[in-house]
Amino acid sequence: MKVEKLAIPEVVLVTPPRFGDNRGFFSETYNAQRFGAEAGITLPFLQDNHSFSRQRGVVRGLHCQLAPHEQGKLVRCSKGAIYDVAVDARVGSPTYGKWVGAELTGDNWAQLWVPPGFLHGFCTLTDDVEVLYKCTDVWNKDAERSVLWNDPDIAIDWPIKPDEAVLSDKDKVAQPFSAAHGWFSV
Ligand SMILES: Cc1cn([C@H]2C[C@H](O)[C@@H](COP(=O)(O)OP(=O)(O)O[C@H]3O[C@H](C)C(=O)[C@H](O)[C@H]3O)O2)c(=O)[nH]c1=O
Repeated sequence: MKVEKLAIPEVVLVTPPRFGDNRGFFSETYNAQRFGAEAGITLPFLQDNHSFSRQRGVVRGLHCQLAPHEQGKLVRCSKGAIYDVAVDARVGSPTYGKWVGAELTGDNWAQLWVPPGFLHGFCTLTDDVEVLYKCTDVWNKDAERSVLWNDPDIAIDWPIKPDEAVLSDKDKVAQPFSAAHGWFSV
């Protein structure tokens, strides 16, 4: 299994093997022992999510849940392609306010580990995108927060133009990153 540390060391890009044969392929997309021993992803997962986005340019995020309902997320794209982003929102972290991104596709089979204390979001790079992700805590609507996807203080270098973005009503009125100060700490 390939494991790559990114510019923020706690965010990890993991690519499990995919075994092809004349029928198609098989892949262990998650294995607690292996992901723990090889990638340091040891938190238990309590919820699996699956989202479908029908067109390129859909932006979902930047989202998190406040403590004590914060979620770590192990994100993968089984069909199409996304640019997946994690933003460090932990006060006291040397990478506070910094972001890292990775292209996750049904072809490269890569997964991004977004630890608790990070904002998470992605934009779709193709039509008909399926994103599946494991969460370390269950959904808590009251604890949910949204930060503006293109907040200038974070300045994420998204691979889509602002006028291409397809947002939910909730994400259209998301908060500035400055409002997130104090949500999490190291
Ligand atoms: C997150 C969530 C939502 N819902 C319901 C609530 C709404 O009726 C509907 C769509 O929710 P929302 O518009 O928040 O979905 P996304 O914009 O894809 O939100 C997700 O986007 C980014 C990428 C994330 O990291 C989070 O997991 C999550 O916030 O699903 C549930 O029933 N359970 C859930 O865990």
